[in-house]
Amino acid sequence: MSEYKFQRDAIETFRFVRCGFDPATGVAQLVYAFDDGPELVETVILPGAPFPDAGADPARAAAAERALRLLHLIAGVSYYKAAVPRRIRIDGYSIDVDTARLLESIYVNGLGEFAYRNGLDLHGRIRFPHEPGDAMPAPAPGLREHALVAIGGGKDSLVSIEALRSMGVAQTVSWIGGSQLIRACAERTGLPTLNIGRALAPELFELNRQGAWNGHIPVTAVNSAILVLAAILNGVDQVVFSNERSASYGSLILADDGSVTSEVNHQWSKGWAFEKAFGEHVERHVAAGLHYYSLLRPLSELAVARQFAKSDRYDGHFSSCNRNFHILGERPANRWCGVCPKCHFVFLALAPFMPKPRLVGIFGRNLLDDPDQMDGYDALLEFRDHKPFECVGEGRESRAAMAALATRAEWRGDALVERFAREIEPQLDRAGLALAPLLVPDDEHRIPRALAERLDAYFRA
Ligand SMILES: CC(=O)N[C@H]1[C@@H](OP(=O)(O)OP(=O)(O)OC[C@H]2O[C@@H](n3ccc(=O)[nH]c3=O)[C@H](O)[C@@H]2O)O[C@H](CO)[C@@H](O)[C@@H]1O[C@H](C)C(=O)N[C@@H](C)C(=O)N[C@@H](CCC(=O)O)C(=O)O
Ligand SMILES: Nc1ncnc2c1ncn2[C@@H]1O[C@H](COP(=O)(O)OP(=O)(O)OP(=O)(O)O)[C@@H](O)[C@H]1O
Repeated sequence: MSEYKFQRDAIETFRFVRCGFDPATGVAQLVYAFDDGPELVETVILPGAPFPDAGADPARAAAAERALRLLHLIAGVSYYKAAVPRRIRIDGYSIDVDTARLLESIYVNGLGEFAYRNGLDLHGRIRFPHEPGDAMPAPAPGLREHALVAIGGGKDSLVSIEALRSMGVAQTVSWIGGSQLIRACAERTGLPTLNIGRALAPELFELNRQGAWNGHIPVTAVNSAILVLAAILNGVDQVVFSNERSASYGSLILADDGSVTSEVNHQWSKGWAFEKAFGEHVERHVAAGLHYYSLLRPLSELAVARQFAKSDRYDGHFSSCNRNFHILGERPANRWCGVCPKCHFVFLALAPFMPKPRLVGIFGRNLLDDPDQMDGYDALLEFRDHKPFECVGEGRESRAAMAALATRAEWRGDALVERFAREIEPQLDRAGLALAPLLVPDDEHRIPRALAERLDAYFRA
């Protein structure tokens, strides 16, 4: 690699070279290349090996192979983005038209922020080669009733884990990567855990140094595909994420005259369109009877925050600040950097539902009484700016939370709440500022029916 000269704009083809899984060691290798350049090898390590059924049971083996290929195809997005060449080639296996369409949607939409920031237009550029004809129906590996629940170290997955515990659903708390913060939260649940290793091809960092295109990728899609493979290997029938309905709404990009030119969703693979397309694809083409769904899809960010505030069990362990999760680089000293959009939003979203001393204790400071955070909060409120490219709630949620705080004696004197009431609120339609309508659960979700009915009552309590 050291002698390889990466000439981004001269690259013609991105290649899916091969993928393999060794049931004896639990190691999966995902291999890619640009043109005839060096191989880029991503590694995923699934604990619990050996997996004898993944080799011996024909339905399990077939489902595992399909899940592995889907992971290979989705995880390729990290490498494809480095040069965004016009041609894609898949060596060693072929895909059908449904799979090709799913991948095109994941690449184009999941790289939406990447494309916007780099001034690229990916529409019509990303075409996955496919064979004519329909896909073979999914094998039915006979999975037992059990949930692998993704945990990300923040409030959302902890809300799901506690909800499932209350419903008596057997679960294993599962995460990808080496984050100590996630491990601490997972251990705090007291439930069985599964920590999956993942190492990006190290050459990607060298490509970045040599001028690769860089930017955000749909990481939730990659994590989802990893957990689908893990579920099949472990013989369980559910993969549960904690993506709220607010994640389906992007940032509106405005022209100078204030008109909307486009919508870019940083968290597209946390949204409903991804969940629906991916979940249906898994059931139809990967493993019949494997349910992929988000337990929090009916809820807004504010409703999730309200739910989280009901227990203080994780106050000393959780963090939603993404600065904890860099592969390289610094992390915040006390779990909350206090200056990023996620810190801003989570502080604001929890404030209407938590006693003030508890919230200030979690963050170690009062972000709403710090004038230096004004621009950050203006972006959340969509006041003279667009919603940040981050996992934060809708502008109307931030405005409703701020309006609620402006009526409360304990908050209304704080610098940014006071400024909202004086300068911003008078320009807004009061009808849009009510908190209560934003807390009502929605009915668009993929939660299995029997569970959904009980959950609805749990979330409304
Ligand atoms: C931790 C974080 O927020 N990282 C984003 C940041 O990357 P940065 O360069 O500052 O640090 P690293 O994360 O260490 O990444 C190094 C390079 O590796 C690339 N890369 C990383 C993971 C991966 O799966 N594939 C990759 O190609 C990455 O692009 C860097 O070149 O800025 C990047 C550019 O905007 C973001 O892509 C990094 O985001 C990570 C992929 C990440 O894991 N972020 C999650 C914390 C995150 O954003 N979660 C979303 C979920 C939405 C979604 O599914 O899209 C959220 O909370 O909104
Ligand atoms: N490293 C990871 N491994 C597995 N799943 C993850 C990982 N990081 C995030 N997730 C999952 O991805 C989804 C989106 O992550 P997100 O950061 O929004 O959730 P969170 O960490 O639970 O809460 P918060 O929004 O407060 O940060 C959640 O279901 C989360 O569990």
